[in-house]
Amino acid sequence: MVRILAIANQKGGVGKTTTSINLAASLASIGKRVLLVDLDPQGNTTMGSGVDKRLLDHTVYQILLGEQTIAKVRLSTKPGKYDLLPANQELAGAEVEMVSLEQRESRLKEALQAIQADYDFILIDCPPALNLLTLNGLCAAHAVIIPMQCEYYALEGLSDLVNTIKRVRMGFNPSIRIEGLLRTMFDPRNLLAQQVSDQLKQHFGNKVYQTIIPRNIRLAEAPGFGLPVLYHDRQSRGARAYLELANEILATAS
Ligand SMILES: Nc1ncnc2c1ncn2[C@@H]1O[C@H](COP(=O)(O)OP(=O)(O)OP(=O)(O)O)[C@@H](O)[C@H]1O
Repeated sequence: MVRILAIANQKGGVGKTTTSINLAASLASIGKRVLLVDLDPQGNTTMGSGVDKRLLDHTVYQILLGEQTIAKVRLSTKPGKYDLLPANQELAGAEVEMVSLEQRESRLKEALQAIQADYDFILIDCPPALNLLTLNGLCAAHAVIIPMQCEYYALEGLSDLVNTIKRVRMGFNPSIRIEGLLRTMFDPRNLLAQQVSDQLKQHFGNKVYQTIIPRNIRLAEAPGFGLPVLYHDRQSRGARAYLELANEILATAS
């Protein structure tokens, strides 16, 4: 059975893209069949997967508008060994254009049904907003991974996201749940990071992944080469942390 995981946090710059690319590559390196969906008009997940967003014939935008099938749009990424539904700036228009369409929240979910048997995991990188694109990600997913930086306002933003997930559960996707909260860019020498991390564990208990993603320069560099960190510097702390996360996710029942 495929596991469909949305990677979401409406706060910007918390590590959604970094987590999407490197979790996809780590799961693929363990032998899992992975599709990564870029739902962010910034197209950073696309670029970081080694695909030039300026040279695309088809993107996820056309899937959401019903103009293309996934089979036509998906690409296989060479370095990462996973498939990708790419995105670029064009996707920013989808928000407005989907408003008049029927079942606009479940366009992605409907489209994925045709190909989900091809994969063990489908990861959906959501944009930094609680908008219709993110809603499509949450409607299509079985569960949500929430990357977060352990800093002062982190918990405040989290309650908006948790409320949105609750609304999605009541409205469109009754079985959606939080898969896990992932501490990213973690610096153990930072006292505030430790305190926020402790609060997270108090509030969310075992929903907080044991794996912690450290702040690591190799993770920040790798997208510039269009590579997951695993193929940029396999021995780096960042590469090892995302492999550990992949194994932690595999060890939990779906
Ligand atoms: N563990 C890490 N160590 C060092 N740098 C990191 C780490 N994780 C992410 N970064 C860097 O931090 C920045 C933001 O990360 P990323 O793009 O993954 O966040 P995001 O949540 O996807 O952002 P957005 O909300 O804009 O989509 C990027 O420059 C990325 O390279």
